[in-house]
Amino acid sequence: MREKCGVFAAVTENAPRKAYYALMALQHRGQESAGISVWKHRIRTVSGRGLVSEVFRNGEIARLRSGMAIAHVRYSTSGSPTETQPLEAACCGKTVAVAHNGTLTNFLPLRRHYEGLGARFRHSVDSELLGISFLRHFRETGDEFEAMGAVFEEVRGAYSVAFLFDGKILVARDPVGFRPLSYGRGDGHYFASEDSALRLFVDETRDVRPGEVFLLSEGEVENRVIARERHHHCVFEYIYFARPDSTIDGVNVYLARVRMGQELAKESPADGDVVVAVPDSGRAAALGFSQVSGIPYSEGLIKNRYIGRTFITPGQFYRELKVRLKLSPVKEVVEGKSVVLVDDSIVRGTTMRRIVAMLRKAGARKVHVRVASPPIRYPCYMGVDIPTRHELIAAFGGVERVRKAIGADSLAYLSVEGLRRAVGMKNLCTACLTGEYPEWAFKV
Ligand SMILES: O=P(O)(O)OC[C@H]1O[C@H](OP(=O)(O)OP(=O)(O)O)[C@H](O)[C@@H]1O
Ligand SMILES: NC(=O)CC[C@H](N)C(=O)O
Ligand code: SF4
Ligand SMILES: [Mg+2]
Repeated sequence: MREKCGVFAAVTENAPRKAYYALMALQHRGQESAGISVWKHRIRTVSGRGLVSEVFRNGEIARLRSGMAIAHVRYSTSGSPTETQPLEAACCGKTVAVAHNGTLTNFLPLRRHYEGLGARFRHSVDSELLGISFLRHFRETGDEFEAMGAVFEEVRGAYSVAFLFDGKILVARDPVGFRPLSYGRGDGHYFASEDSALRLFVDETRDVRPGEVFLLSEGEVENRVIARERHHHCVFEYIYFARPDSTIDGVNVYLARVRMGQELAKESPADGDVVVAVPDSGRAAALGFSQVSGIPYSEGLIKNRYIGRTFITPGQFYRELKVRLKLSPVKEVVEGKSVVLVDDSIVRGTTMRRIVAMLRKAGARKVHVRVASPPIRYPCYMGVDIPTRHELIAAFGGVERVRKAIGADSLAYLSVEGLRRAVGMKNLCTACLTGEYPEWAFKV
């Protein structure tokens, strides 16, 4: 599973520079490209492929002076991975810059519909449709809130989105609230996919409500909830995607992960001498498992944090080498021990299979694998790039088949009920685990 995009918007002094720092805090959500758009009598965008530090390294920020900016880090889920955001959409004599996190489920039929009406799409990315639909409805209604209401009616799927146009910024979260989006007010108005990025600038933050729209111009802000649906927050934000120091829809990510580990220890105890986490994302759950089971937690695996995303891995030999370079066991911690190995999730099983073998080689007597989320069996259509079903190790066959494939002495996953208890929220999307997709995302 790959990261999802990060979105930022602000109306404040030095908005582009703040956007740059916010993008750094959101870098974990997308590493393919980064971009910032500002308003200076017209839209001006600087964007490029690579990490934030690679895209903005030649003083571009100093040249982008403005009191308003929207920004994006991208992990593509639609269209070409070489495109960048914010992207510009044009329709009805106007242009809007769009920064979007999510995926639109009815993109293709709607694109055809708009092309039939004479709209010209310049990008391959679904996000452009949000801009075209908004501009079209804005021309009809002359009111930004009404126009966004029409977008909510028309465009299905997941979208936390920021628009920049005509010296204004509009920020909206889809009526179901799949993707996170936070708002903070201080010396200006700030929005970001995760509140951990906002806390660079403000102390108080809150979630943008599903179906809520903000309209900002210099000195003015107006917000309204204009659509209501049953909420379905993406449970994978809590399991794996978001930063542990983020709080999404009132639930802190780190604490939710600890509770996932605690629930897992209650449901599926293991006979072990030491609890070891798969770093980085498995740490909080391993701690929770240790707390409830009473088995001591130890750092038995060390992660090399300098392995970049551009690490090229042709052929099996180098792929194996990469895993060994990325993670290595602490022999003294695992030798002769029955190890309870905890990770947040198993997707293809590549990581787990190699780690189990690695621990055995380092002298572990037994390896009991405990996974702090249920098996991933179904694709996501709401913005998370889950491999095709035949690549998902748990998609077909039961837990025993997975245990054999990864070579563990025992294997257990957290139940869907245990996961819900751990997050402590009723309205969660769990479609990739259960195959039950939220209706709104597909209703046309
Ligand atoms: O079954 P697989 O296809 O191998 O993928 C699953 C692994 O990938 C993720 O971690 P990742 O390596 O992205 O690193 P992180 O935990 O440090 O974020 C996840 O936490 C699992 O460890
Ligand atoms: N990861 C995302 O949220 C992707 C946003 C958009 N669908 C794109 O492909 O650029
Ligand atoms: S299907 Fe899974 S990854 Fe996709 S939105 Fe739902 S919970 Fe998140
Ligand atoms: Mg991991």
